[in-house]
Parts: sequence; C-alpha cells; structure tokens
Amino acid sequence: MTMVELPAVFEGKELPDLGEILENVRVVSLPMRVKFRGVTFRETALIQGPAGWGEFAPFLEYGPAEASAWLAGALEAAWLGYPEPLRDSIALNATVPAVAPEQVEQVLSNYRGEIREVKIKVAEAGQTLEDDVARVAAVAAAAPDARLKIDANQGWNHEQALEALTRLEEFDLLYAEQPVASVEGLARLREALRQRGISTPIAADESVRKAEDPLRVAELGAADVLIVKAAPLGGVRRALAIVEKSGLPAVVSSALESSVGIRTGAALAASLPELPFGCGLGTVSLMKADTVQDSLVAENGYLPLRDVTPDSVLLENLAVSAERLHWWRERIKKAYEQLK
Ligand SMILES: O=C(O)CCC(=O)c1ccccc1C(=O)O
Ligand SMILES: [Mg+2]
Repeated sequence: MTMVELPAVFEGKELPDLGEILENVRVVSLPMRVKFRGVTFRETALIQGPAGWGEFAPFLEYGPAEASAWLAGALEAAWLGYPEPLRDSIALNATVPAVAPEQVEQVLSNYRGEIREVKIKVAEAGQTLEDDVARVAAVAAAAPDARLKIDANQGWNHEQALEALTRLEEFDLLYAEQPVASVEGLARLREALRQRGISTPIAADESVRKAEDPLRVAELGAADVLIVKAAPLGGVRRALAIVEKSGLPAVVSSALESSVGIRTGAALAASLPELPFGCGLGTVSLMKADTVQDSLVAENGYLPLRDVTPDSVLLENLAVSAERLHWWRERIKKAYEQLK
C-alpha cells in the first residue's frame, strides 16, 4: 500500500518564526463539568498570529510527531486564516461521556435548546456492555426525538463489538464510531455485521487521525463515514483534502478544545460540501470554563459560524503555573522542529 501524499499546510509558504510563536502563547487549564477521556482539567495553549488565534491542544501524553500536526493546525488558524465557508451554521450532536444513566439528563441539560442528535461514549475501560446499553437507553428516554450514535474509541475487540452492535441495533444508530482498533479490524467487523444482517454504518476516527495514511480506511472500504478533526489532521486545508480524496461522507468533531479550537473545527465543517450528520463540536458545553466570553455552543442543535476572541481576564484567571507554561513552551519547540 502506497502512502498517499497530502499537502502540508505550510508547504511552499514560510513557517512563522519560532520566536514569534513563543512570544504569543497563552496556556490555560479548563475545568470539566464531567470527566472526559479520564480528564477533569483540560490544559490547552492558545497562539495569536496576524490572522487571529489558533489553539494547540494535543493531549498531554502525545509525543512531538503527533503534536506537530496539531501545531500546524494552530499556526494555520493564526497565520493563514480559513478557506471560504459554504454555510453559516452547522448542525451538531450533543456528546454524552461514559456517565451513569442517572447522570444523562444532567449532561444533556448543559446543551441549550433542542437536541437533534446525540453521540454516546461506550466501551469505557472498567465498564460492561450492560452499562453501555443502560446509558444509550437513558439517552433515548431523555431525548426521544434525537437520532443516536455511539463512539467506542476502539474499546471493543471483534467479538465484543459484534455482540454490542447486535444488542444496540434496536436504537437504530446513525453509526458506530471506531468500535474496534485498526483499519483491518474495522473492515473485518463491517463485513461480519453485514453477514449477520446488521446494517449499522461504521465510522472511523482513530484510524484516520492517528494513522500514518489517513486514506487507507477509504481504500480498504473499512468504514462508511470518516470522523475528521482539524487539529490532529494538520489543519483545515489538509483535513478538507483528506475528505475530498476519501470520497466518504465526513463528520467534523472536536478534540475537546476551548471555543478557539471549536472555531477552527467550525471552519472545516463550514467548508465541506456535504455534512450528512451532526458534528461533534458541542463540547464546550462539557466544560465549566472557556477562553472566550461568548462561548461557541449549540443553540437548538446548531452552531453559528462566527469568530471568537479570547478574553484577557479569563486567560489570566485560567493560566497554568510557570512550571506548566515552561513545559508547554518546550513542547511547542519540539513540535515545531518536526514541521521544518
Ligand atoms: O465527537 C464528539 O461528539 C465530541 C468529541 C469527541 O468525542 C472526542 C474529543 C476528544 C478526543 C476524542 C474524541 C473522539 O471522538 O473520540
Ligand atoms: Mg471518536
């Protein structure tokens, strides 16, 4: 299998100067309302450039190679801006983390107005299929008109995924996101489901954003839908190119950024020719604090496309310690080295 070449965001253009980047970095720690990915505080860096603000938020455990894609995305937002949008509002899904069924109503109450679509996390370590079924049933009861989908974050093996998706068939899921690990795993599961007469579509997330070749999923017919995140794919333009080459329908999702990174995701969603599902860009509602005053959150299931500006008082109040700031600056230097 040959690696598909995709344009690097700054190819043929001068990368911004490292010194200038480091002069314009702010790092904050945002408290979460609900634990997400095992995290109760989300640390993230904002970078200001001539075109506006970008967000650099690779998860803390990511190394320089993976983080460099996120840096390219942040620099694109801050130095190059976004391509022309095709729409001015984006249909969203609400996101329900792997909470107990009793907490579902509380989580959904953080979303303003009508909820049209809900993505429910399943297959969390330490939990059982019964926990997942109970959570999905609680969402179906709390939001009877919403369309549902699940995200297993590769938490099942082949047999577990077959059993789970058989059990969950009654909920008529829009799709199951990354039920198992690896492109081959997805392809094999998709085939086995079809043989059982289960038509739940399969969406690939980690197999796109963490893959060396994000297009292998499409080439192997491993999924029906691509989940795309602007930052881990190296920015809006690169993510657009991946979707275009894949020929698959795409859903834009967040990486749990503040409203600045959500603005970047919204730019990607707004430039995609087709958007058949709600996007996972409503995650600021899962946070207790944000970097801007007028947060980018869903209103009746839609996110307005608009610019946001970080608030200096908020940045001050949410700022990390000098030690953490140093860690983030070193991290940016190492990620930058990978882009040169
Ligand atoms: O897609 C959504 O609804 C919310 C975003 C989300 O689930 C997510 C956020 C951070 C890191 C990984 C993921 C994921 O889709 O797996
Ligand atoms: Mg996912």
